Amino acid sequence: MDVKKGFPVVTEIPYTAKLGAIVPRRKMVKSPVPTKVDDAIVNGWIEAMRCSSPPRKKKIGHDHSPSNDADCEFRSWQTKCPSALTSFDKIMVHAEGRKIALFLDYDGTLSDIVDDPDKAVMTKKMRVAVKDVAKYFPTAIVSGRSRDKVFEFVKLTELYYAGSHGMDIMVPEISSTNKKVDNLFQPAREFLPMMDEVFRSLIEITKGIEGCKVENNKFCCSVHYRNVDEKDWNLVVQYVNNIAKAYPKLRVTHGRKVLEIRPLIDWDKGKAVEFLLDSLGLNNSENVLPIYIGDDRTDEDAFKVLKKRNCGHGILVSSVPKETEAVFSLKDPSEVMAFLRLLVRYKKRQSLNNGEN
Ligand SMILES: O=P(O)(O)OC[C@H]1O[C@H](O[C@H]2O[C@H](CO)[C@@H](O)[C@H](O)[C@H]2O)[C@H](O)[C@@H](O)[C@@H]1O
Repeated sequence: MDVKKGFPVVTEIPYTAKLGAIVPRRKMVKSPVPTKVDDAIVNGWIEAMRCSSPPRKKKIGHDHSPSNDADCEFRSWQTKCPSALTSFDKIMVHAEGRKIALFLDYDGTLSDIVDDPDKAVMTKKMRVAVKDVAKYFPTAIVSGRSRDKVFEFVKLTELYYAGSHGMDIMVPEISSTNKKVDNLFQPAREFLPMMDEVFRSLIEITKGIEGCKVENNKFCCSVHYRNVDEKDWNLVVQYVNNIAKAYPKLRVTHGRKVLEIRPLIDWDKGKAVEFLLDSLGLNNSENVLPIYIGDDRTDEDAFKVLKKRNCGHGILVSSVPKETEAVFSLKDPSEVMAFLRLLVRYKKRQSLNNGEN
């Protein structure tokens, strides 16, 4: 084991090495040996992984074909979680006399889910839609990606950004000398060296698994298994579990074909939304209506917060029925764009009616 700048780095890990023996760890930390609890964790995770990011719908067949059955199921689910497009007027009734604050997740919400996370670009049309909506409503991006990376995709300076699942928030402020200053909020700042260490270990440990990709999201390491053969998923899970065991101050969460290791702190996208509402002076539920749009499990924390505060609406982006705390749904990013455009049209009409320019 190499020790650079005080952090252990795993140099050679044979792919066939015994799982319990290959955990990269700080010196003096005992090597975790797989236990029955590990087996249960691994099996539970693999089950969850099979359900994550369900396969695209098959579009063949007549009555009772898989596509029709899936459509029926979806329509029935929509009675519980109606489309935000068809419910738009209802949503606007709630917005009457209140300022809308918009929170947008990135992957799967503003960009389509693609095989290569580095290629999840946003279309120009979507960028225009987000830019337009941000002219009328305070708009924040709340993403699992690092703040820098999500900004590289979105490229709009007029928005607020919360990266690493809300653990890296930038709120621009106007200083007493009338200058715009960037205010950073990073509740897991002290974890940075540890996250860096974990990232390097994950890269090393997974390099023999074809298709596995480890992404450094600053306060979160994402291990993508979208392109990993299902027969190798248990390896991904065991490696990630072993690392998590060696770092009790970190925890593992699941996303769409991704396992993520992040600090075990009481902070998530929901807390980030509350923080942004407070920081932007938008915490009065009497006159503010927050709307959060997201597609992933991590977005559920934000939906829960809005539900608990009994203010605002969670909108789940999904083309299949899912358990959710959201109250409305949109099928995919193209419907998200349509919703953003409706918001702009609504605001323009309202301004016209009020005789504003
Ligand atoms: O909170 P988000 O903005 O939705 O970020 C969540 C994760 O999104 C990205 O991964 C997901 O999208 C990829 C591109 O479409 C896809 O290949 C991957 O399977 C999905 O999990 C991103 O790469 C992760 O770092 C984010 O945590």
